[in-house]
Amino acid sequence: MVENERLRQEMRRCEAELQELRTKPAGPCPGCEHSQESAQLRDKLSQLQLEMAESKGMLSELNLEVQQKTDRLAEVELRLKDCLAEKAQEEERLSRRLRDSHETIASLRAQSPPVKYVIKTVEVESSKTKQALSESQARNQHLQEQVAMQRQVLKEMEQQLQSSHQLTARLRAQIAMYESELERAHGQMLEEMQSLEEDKNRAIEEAFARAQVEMKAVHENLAGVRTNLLTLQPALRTLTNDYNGLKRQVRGFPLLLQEALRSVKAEIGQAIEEVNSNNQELLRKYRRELQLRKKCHNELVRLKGNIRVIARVRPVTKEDGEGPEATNAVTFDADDDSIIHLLHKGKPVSFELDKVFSPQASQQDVFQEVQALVTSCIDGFNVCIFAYGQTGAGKTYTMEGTAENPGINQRALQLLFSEVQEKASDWEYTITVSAAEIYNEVLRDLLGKEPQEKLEIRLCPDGSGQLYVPGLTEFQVQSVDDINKVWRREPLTTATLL
Ligand SMILES: Nc1ncnc2c1ncn2[C@@H]1O[C@H](COP(=O)(O)OP(=O)(O)OP(=O)(O)O)[C@@H](O)[C@H]1O
Repeated sequence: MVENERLRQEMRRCEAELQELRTKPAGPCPGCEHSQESAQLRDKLSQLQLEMAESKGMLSELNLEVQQKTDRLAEVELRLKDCLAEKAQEEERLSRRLRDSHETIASLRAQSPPVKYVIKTVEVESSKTKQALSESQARNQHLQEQVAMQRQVLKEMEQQLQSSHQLTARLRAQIAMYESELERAHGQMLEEMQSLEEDKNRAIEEAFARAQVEMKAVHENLAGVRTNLLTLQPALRTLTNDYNGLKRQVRGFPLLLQEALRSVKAEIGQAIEEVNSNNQELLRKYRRELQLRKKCHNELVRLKGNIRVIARVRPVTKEDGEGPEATNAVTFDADDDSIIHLLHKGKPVSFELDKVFSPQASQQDVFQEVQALVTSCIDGFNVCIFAYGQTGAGKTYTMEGTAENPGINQRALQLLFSEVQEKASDWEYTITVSAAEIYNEVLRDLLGKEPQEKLEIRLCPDGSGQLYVPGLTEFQVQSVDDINKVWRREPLTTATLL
């Protein structure tokens, strides 16, 4: 118990030391290279504390166990003492009784000769004496029985004493075992305490050494920081001056901004004016260009005529017959491509036209001759190209052509859409398609739902002098493909029926 108390005191002292170490300012400066090491040490310390707490728990458990065992031992000792006292009393009592019995026997033995004598005498003397003798014999018998009984009791007492001795020996062995167990537990506890003490001391030493190293590093860092502070002070002064200067500038910034905004506004206004004047200039140039183009068109019309007649002679076919009569029916002037010679009823007749194409002329050659008119159409002039001739003369071939070799219509449309595409960024064009037939003085809508319905040609009410056909079906188209669909009466995806 004394040892336990001593250990407890030792433990309390260690805890106090630990607390003191914990409160010591050993924390590293932030960012110091030893901070990690210190954290590890702290972790280890807390681990050791945990272990110590566990050991303390174990120690208190052991203490409790020892206490319990000591109590039990004291109890057993008490019981043993009681047993011994009881046994001593019993022994005392038995020995007293034995002594009494011996004394009684001795006194009885001492008394027997006179009794015998008396008996002998009484035998002789009287029946009264005989009776006294038999009584004495009975008493003697009784006393002998008592002696035997006492002997039996004594034997039992001796057996009890022996068993008490055995119990005592057993209890002593148990006490010895408890004592050895106690001693072993005590030794174990001492060993654990020793190892804990060693661990604690080691941890404290290590922590102390680390703390010293960290303190040293902190001192060094502090010295470095002080030096830096000294060098930074002039820079700080410069920065403060700069900051003050900037503050002054910022205070004046709204005025500067207003001024800048005013000048920028003026510049923008000027730029807008310049752009406006440029626009005016461009508009003026455009109008001049338009005039020029009109003039060119007029010149074209003047030079080539408002109405131009072009002849195209197709190659000779089987239907035309064979031989020189067929091949020489039409001849050309090698020097003038506007002259054509014909044989009419065997007589040569010559005609002068705007242009004559021989059978060798390609579709492209023919289109080239009229393509300027397509451009005029985009510029806003009304243009009409139509083919005239007898059956089989080649009107369809020239105007429509074939899929592989298209004629004027397809090529004109291609050109029209490509020109419109080119000008799409500056101009917005709307192209519509309509088709009408005049046959025997009757006007019919070829794309309408009622092709047999008769239509009329009227003057535009806007006074422009233009003609129009009320109710004529019109399709808005975006491409040549759309126009071809209109011809084939296929539904349009992007075009609109007007
Ligand atoms: N320049 C040409 N080169 C080759 N073949 C041609 C040429 N012109 C016409 N033909 C051919 O002559 C034939 C008759 O031409 P096409 O059908 O164009 O005549 P058309 O004037 O339209 O006749 P219709 O008035 O009866 O419709 C066609 O087979 C066509 O291919």
